[in-house]
Amino acid sequence: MRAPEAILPLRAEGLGFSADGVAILKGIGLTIEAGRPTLVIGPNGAGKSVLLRLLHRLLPPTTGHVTWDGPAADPRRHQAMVFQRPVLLRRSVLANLRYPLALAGLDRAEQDRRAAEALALVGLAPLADRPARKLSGGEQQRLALARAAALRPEVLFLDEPCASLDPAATRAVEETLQALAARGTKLVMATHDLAQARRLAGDVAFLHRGRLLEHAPAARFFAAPATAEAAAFLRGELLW
Ligand SMILES: Nc1ncnc2c1ncn2[C@@H]1O[C@H](COP(=O)(O)OP(=O)(O)OP(=O)(O)O)[C@@H](O)[C@H]1O
Repeated sequence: MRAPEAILPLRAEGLGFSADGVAILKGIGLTIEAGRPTLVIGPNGAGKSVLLRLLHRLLPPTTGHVTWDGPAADPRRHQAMVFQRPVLLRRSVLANLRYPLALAGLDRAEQDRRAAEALALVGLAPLADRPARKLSGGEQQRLALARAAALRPEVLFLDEPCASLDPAATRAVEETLQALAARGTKLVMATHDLAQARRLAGDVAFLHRGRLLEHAPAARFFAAPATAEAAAFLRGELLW
């Protein structure tokens, strides 16, 4: 059942971003629907990170806008974002989890309940009292995911969350992502890893030189890309 404050679908219309007179993203029209993960792929510098930041309202667009469905006053309260390198407080794992929950106005009992649930989700319960910055890279990223998940966002943006991780740590993060998607969290994730995109995607948004060249169901995109650029990218040829 749709929650009363649900925000999906998100719609980007004519979305563009320029910096120092240089157009980085141009004329993006994209609808993000509830359901399986949306993977944003494309060569280095295509604009994937900028697109996620615009969708999450960390950056103001130069042109166009992002709208959401339903009566929510501020969609950011229903969204969270995980970055390539997690930014953790110089405190314990548990304190890192409690902090945003306290900021969100939850009482201590609810903070503890959600923190315990999130630790179990990512398999970090035994490390709850460790200093967060002493964790391994993979553990830190799982903590960042747990911290975002504890807020129970309807939409979770992820910007290359596995880019610095080895295969085992990547698999642990992907398992958490699958669990979050299965419980109804909408994932919108940028990756340069095509194998990862194939494993996770319900639909694919393909960016090239600041333009959205394709947005299609994953099966169709990978089997029969509609543009020469996407076909070249899938063959491993298109570097820019
Ligand atoms: N705030 C900014 N000011 C100026 N240029 C920017 C800004 N943000 C991004 N850029 C530039 O815009 C382009 C797209 O950057 P972005 O990080 O979105 O690409 P990407 O597709 O995520 O690339 P990668 O796969 O390498 O992470 C790059 O050339 C980048 O240097």
